[in-house]
Amino acid sequence: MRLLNIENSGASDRVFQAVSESLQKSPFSFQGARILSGQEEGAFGWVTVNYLDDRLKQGLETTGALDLGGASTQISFISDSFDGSESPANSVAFRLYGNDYNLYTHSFLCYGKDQVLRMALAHQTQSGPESILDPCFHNGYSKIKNYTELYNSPCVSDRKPTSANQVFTHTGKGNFYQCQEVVKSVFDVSKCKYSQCSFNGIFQPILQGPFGAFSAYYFVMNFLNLTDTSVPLQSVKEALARHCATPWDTIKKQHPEIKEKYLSEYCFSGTYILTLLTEGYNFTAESYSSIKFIKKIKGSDAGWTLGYMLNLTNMIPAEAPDTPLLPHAGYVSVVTIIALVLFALFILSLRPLWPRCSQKPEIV
Ligand SMILES: Nc1ncnc2c1ncn2[C@@H]1O[C@H](COP(=O)(O)OP(=O)(O)O)[C@@H](O)[C@H]1O
Repeated sequence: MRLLNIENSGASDRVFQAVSESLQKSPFSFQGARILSGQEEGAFGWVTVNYLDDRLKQGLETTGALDLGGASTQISFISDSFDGSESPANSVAFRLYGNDYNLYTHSFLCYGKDQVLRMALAHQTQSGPESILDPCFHNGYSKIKNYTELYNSPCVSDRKPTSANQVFTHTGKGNFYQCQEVVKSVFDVSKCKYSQCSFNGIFQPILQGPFGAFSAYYFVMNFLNLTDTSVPLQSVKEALARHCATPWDTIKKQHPEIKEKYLSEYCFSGTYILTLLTEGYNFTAESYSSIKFIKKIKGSDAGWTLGYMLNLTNMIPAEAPDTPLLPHAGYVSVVTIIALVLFALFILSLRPLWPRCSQKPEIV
C-alpha cells in the first residue's frame, strides 16, 4: 500500500474506501483504516516477537526482528551502542512493563523480495534486450515477459529502457555465485555519513542478537530446508548453489504441489536473503547462527499485526503491575490463621458466660 500510494494515490484511496465501506457493515467496532508507516511495521513486529516470547514482562534480553515482505523489509533490534542520537529517524522509544527500550528500526521500501526481483531484472535489461540469461533462475526456465509490466513500479520505473521492444525472453542459467553478483548490484554500500551503515547510506548500529526472521524469510528458507542456522554459512551457500543448479524440469517434478511462480523464484529469493543478511546488514559467518527462522511463536504468527493490536488496545502496560509480597497460597494461609485466631479470641471472650461446674453437695 505504501508503494501504491506513491505510484497511484487515487487507486490507494479507492482501496481504503472499499475496505472502510466493507468493515463498517461488519459487527466490529471499526475505528478507521490507514497505511502503516515502515517504522511502525518494524517496531510492531519487534513487539510481537518479544511479547510472545514473554521477554517484555520479565525484562529479559530482547530478540531482534527481521521481516521480509513482498515490497519492503524491516530490521529492528535493541543495541547497547544505540541511543537514538545519531539517527533519530531510526529510533522508537517504548516503556513496557516498567522497562525503557530505545529500539533501532528501519524499513527498506523496495527491498521486499518481489520488488528486489524487479530491480535485479531491471539491472539485467538496461539495454532493452530481446532476451536475458538470468543466473538466478533454473536452467531450462524460459518465459516471455513484458517490459511495461516489469517497470510498472516506483522501485524501477525511472530505469525503464527506451527500447522499442515490448517483451523479452527471461531464460534461466542456474548459477548461485553469478546470481549473488546480480543481487549485490541492488545494494549501494559506497556512501555512509554515519559512524556505520547497513546499505544505501542508512545508519545501523552494531548488530546485537538473537534475531527472529519471519514472513518470507521463513517461507523461502523453509522450502529450501535451510532454517537450521547451526549449519555453517558456507554449507548453506553450497546447498543453495545446488538448488539453483538443478534443472527447472527436475524442480517442477520434485514439487508438483507448489505454485510455479513461487517455485521458479526460490533460487533468487534464497540468494537475496543470504546477500541481504551478509552484505546488507553485515551478519558474519558467526553471527548468522544468532538468527532463527520462525513462522509462529507459541501458535501465533510472527508479524506486525499482533504488536499493533497490543499497542492499540493498551494491552501492554507502561508500568509493571504491582508484584504481590506473597504468592496466592501464602495469602490463603495467612487469612486462615487470622480467622482461626479471631475465632479462638471470640470463644474466650464468652468465658464469663460459660456455665460454672456445679460442686457436688457433701454428704455428711
Ligand atoms: N509459500 C510461499 N513461498 C514463497 N513466497 C511466499 C509464500 N507465501 C507467501 N509468499 C510471498 O512472501 C512475501 C511476503 O508476504 P507478505 O508478508 O504477505 O507480504 P507483504 O509484507 O509485502 O504484505 C510475498 O511476496 C508473498 O507473495
